[in-house]
Amino acid sequence: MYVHVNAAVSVDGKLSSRRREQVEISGADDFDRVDRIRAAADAVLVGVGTVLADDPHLTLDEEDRRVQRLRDGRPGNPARVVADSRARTPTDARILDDEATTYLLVNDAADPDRLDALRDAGAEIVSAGGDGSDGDDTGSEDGENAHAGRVDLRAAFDALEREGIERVMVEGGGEVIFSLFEAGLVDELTVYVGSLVIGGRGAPTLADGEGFVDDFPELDLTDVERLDDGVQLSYET
Ligand SMILES: NC(=O)C1=CN([C@@H]2O[C@H](COP(=O)(O)OP(=O)(O)OC[C@H]3O[C@@H](n4cnc5c(N)ncnc54)[C@H](O)[C@@H]3O)[C@@H](O)[C@H]2O)C=CC1
Ligand SMILES: Nc1nc(O)c(N)c(N[C@@H]2O[C@H](COP(=O)(O)O)[C@@H](O)[C@H]2O)n1
Repeated sequence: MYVHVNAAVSVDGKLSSRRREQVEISGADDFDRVDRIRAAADAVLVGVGTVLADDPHLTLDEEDRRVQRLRDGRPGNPARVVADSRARTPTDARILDDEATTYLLVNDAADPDRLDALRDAGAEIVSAGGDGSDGDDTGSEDGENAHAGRVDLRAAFDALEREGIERVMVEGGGEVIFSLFEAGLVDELTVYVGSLVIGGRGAPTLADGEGFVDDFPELDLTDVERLDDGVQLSYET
């Protein structure tokens, strides 16, 4: 699986405010760039925290790009994928409409009734590891139990590859992005740095999780570009 992580952050590295509501960090040029990356991907992945906070749609904005994908024999929109251990995606979430296939990556102990309701709402369920908890409240200072119940992203990617998904774009949020770096699954990172300060120790950052204390993932800076009122940074791992 080729994994391209993309996000927009404030100059202090925040993905949104402490209220976890969507903040307009970038502008039209960046959203067009995001649309191009989506168009090149087989699937767009987010964590359930992003679904609950933003209710994103994750489809292509530009009709021309959808038409080109169809001409190439691909689905008009990339598939949508949510890392959602406990199946918390609301059944009326925008990602469950019929504009693209939507996979929910759940852990083995997600409530079967909840899974049936989500299947009825249009989701494809992929069971991918975990022990029944979500891992949200189990992290300790040294990381003990910090992964409890989290979707095993490597196993999930293997399952998605069996569905023909070979290139995934990850749009966030900070918990999922950290897990991907921790698992060594990131191939490419693009970050738009907007010219604003959000602040707040509880506001989500590009990579949250437990954080690294050593063996920090190092990146190769491949490009720097001025875009909208900010800067676009491109990295490879
Ligand atoms: N500025 C930007 O580009 C973006 C900003 N955001 C913002 O990020 C915030 C949401 O981010 P987060 O709260 O960090 O949530 P998240 O979107 O990273 O989802 C985290 C949740 O995913 C589930 N999960 C399942 N398996 C997991 C695994 N292996 N690793 C990590 N999580 C796993 C857990 O329930 C966990 O609580 C919102 O405020 C949203 O607005 C989100 C996407 C893009
Ligand atoms: N690239 C970018 N710039 C910003 O300023 C943002 N606030 C975000 N947020 C993410 O964009 C996605 C919106 O998806 P839809 O337009 O609903 O398809 C979602 O993942 C936001 O968290 N991104």
